[in-house]
Amino acid sequence: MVTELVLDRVSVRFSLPGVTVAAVNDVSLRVRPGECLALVGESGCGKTVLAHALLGFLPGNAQTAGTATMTGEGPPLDLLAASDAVLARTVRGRRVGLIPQSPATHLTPVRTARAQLEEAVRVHHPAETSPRDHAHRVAARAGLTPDDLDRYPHELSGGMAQRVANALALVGDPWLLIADEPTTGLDRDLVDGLIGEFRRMVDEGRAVLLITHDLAAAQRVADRIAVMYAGRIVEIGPAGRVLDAPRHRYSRGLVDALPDRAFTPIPGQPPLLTDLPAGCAFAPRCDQSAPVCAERPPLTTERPPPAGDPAGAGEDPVRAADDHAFACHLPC
Ligand SMILES: Nc1ncnc2c1ncn2[C@@H]1O[C@H](COP(=O)(O)OP(=O)(O)OP(=O)(O)O)[C@@H](O)[C@H]1O
Ligand code: NI
Repeated sequence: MVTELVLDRVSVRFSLPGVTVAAVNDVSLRVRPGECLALVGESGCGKTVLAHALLGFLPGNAQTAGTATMTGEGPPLDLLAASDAVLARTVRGRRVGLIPQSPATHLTPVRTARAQLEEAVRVHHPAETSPRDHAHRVAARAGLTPDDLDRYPHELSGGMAQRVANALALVGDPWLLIADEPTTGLDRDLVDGLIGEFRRMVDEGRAVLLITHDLAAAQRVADRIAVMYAGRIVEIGPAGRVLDAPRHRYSRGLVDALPDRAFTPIPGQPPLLTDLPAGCAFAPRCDQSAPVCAERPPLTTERPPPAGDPAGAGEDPVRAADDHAFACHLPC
């Protein structure tokens, strides 16, 4: 069975005293082998929460809905329903690796980078006769020298901690690498090196989910781009299509904000996730909004349904997301 991860109407809510935060809303998409999918959107739109949901890292006040089904080895596994024990034993670091956002806070403070990396080698490669050499090889791929590994987390700069986190995520050769803002604090050469790692993984038939608010970074490596706004995917499609001919007006705004394009930011602020409008959440910032935008636009594709498929991709959000799809009543 082909290895893939299918998110079908995934939502995440946080209960706080008196309010509910709707952080992720009805996200449907497929992560396919041999591709890098970039998830882009402004700060606070729900990218990290979605990544944490897939790895079972949500806090106790979170509730999820929908399914995130991983197929491949063994029977299909819904990552949202799996127990912590199953996720720890079979998923985290093995089938799904995470480069966490703000990596310094995820390193164990009392152990050197070397101790943490060599332990990860022992866990993921029990037959390895020289965990030390193996750790050096992975470290080199992330831009670290053997000397760097002798430091404790508090002795690492932000960029150095990022490299250690990147190395730790690469050790287990995960099928899917979720990289949450992995280039923070890295200079140009290291960004190039990391992008090379992502391409290598993808060329080997594995997958990368690159989370970034930086569309320019996505442009360099992504095969497909998903644009998130207020917890919802508002556009998804092949990178070239989304960048060169975006259909949603929020995607258009992100593209226009790129330094090599118009370099004009989108005016206004995203809505509060505790008080989302019933219709299009982008309408208050959209210069084309109309009365119809008070109704929620579904994620649809313009491509006609294949012959003999009366339901059509438009009826199935996962299949719509396989194509170039967008959620806008008045697309560009
Ligand atoms: N434990 C929690 N309880 C309540 N709300 C939370 C919790 N964790 C996250 N949120 C809220 O969920 C929303 C989405 O946060 P998230 O960290 O996923 O954003 P993001 O897209 O990753 O942003 P950034 O680009 O800044 O990393 C935010 O409004 C955040 O305040
Ligand atoms: Ni984040």
